[in-house]
Amino acid sequence: MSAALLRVQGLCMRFGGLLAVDDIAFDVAAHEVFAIIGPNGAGKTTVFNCLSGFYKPSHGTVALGGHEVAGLSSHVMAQKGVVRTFQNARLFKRLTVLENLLVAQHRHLQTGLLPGLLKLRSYRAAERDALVAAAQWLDFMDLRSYANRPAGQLAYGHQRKLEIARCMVTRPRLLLLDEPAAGLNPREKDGLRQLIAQLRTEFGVAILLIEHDMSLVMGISDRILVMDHGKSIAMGVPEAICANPVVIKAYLGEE
Ligand SMILES: Nc1ncnc2c1ncn2[C@@H]1O[C@H](COP(=O)(O)OP(=O)(O)OP(=O)(O)O)[C@@H](O)[C@H]1O
Repeated sequence: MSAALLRVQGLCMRFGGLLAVDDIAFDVAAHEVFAIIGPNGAGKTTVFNCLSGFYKPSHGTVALGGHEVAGLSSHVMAQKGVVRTFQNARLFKRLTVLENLLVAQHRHLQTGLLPGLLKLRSYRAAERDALVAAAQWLDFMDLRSYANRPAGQLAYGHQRKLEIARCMVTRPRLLLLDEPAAGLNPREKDGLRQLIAQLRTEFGVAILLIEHDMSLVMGISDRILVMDHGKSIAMGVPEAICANPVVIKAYLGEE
C-alpha cells in the first residue's frame, strides 16, 4: 500500500467526563476507501469532526501528507484538500444548485475582495474556471436540468448528490462522507456505490466514510475501522471484519 495520505495517532476527544474518542489510530492511503463503523454513539462523527476542523482534539496527532493539521479550522482543512459532507445534507437551500457549486469554489479559491471589486482579469478567469468546473460536476452528477432550481427544492437523493459535487468541485485529496446512504432508496444506493468507485478511480480522491449500511460498506471499502464506546475494537479488510466475533457481538449482533 502507498504512503499514508492521512495518519491519525492517539486521537482523543473529551466532552466533560465523557471520553467520546479514546486513543484512535489509523491511516488512510491515497486513493483508498476507508470506512468507520460502529453502533450509535460509538464516536464516529466525533472522529470526523476532529479530522475536518470542527473540533480541536483533546489529544493526538493528525498528519496530512506528513504535515500536522490537528486543530486547524474547517476552512483551512478544506484549503488543504480535506472536505466533508454531513449526516443531513447542509446546502444553501435558497441558492440555486449552480450557485451552491460556485459559492463552494469562491470560498475555496479566495480570489480576494479587491480583484473582485475591480473585476480584474485574474478574477474574471477564476470566475470562468469556476463556471466550467460547476458545469462539469452538474453533468457528472446528472443535475444539469436542476441547475437553476433552489437547492432546497431538490429531492433528497439529489440534494445528497449536490453535497458531494460541492465537495468535489474544490478538488479535494480526501473526501469525508458522513452516512452518505442514509435516506436513499435501493436504486440511489446502487448509484452511490458506483459514484464512490468513480470518485476514487477517475478523480484520485481518497474516501473516508461513516456508514450504517453494511452491504454498502462491505462492498466498497478497502479497509474498515470498527469503533465501540469511543475505542477501536477492530480494523481490517471487509472479510476479516465480517468474521470477527468481537465485531459481531458489538455491532452486527445488535441488528
Ligand atoms: N458536542 C458534544 N458534546 C457532548 N457530548 C457529545 C458531543 N458530540 C458527541 N457527544 C457524545 O459523544 C459520544 C459519541 O457521539 P458521536 O456522535 O461521535 O457517535 P456516532 O458513532 O457518530 O453515533 P451515530 O452513529 O449515532 O451518529 C456520544 O455519547 C455523544 O452523546
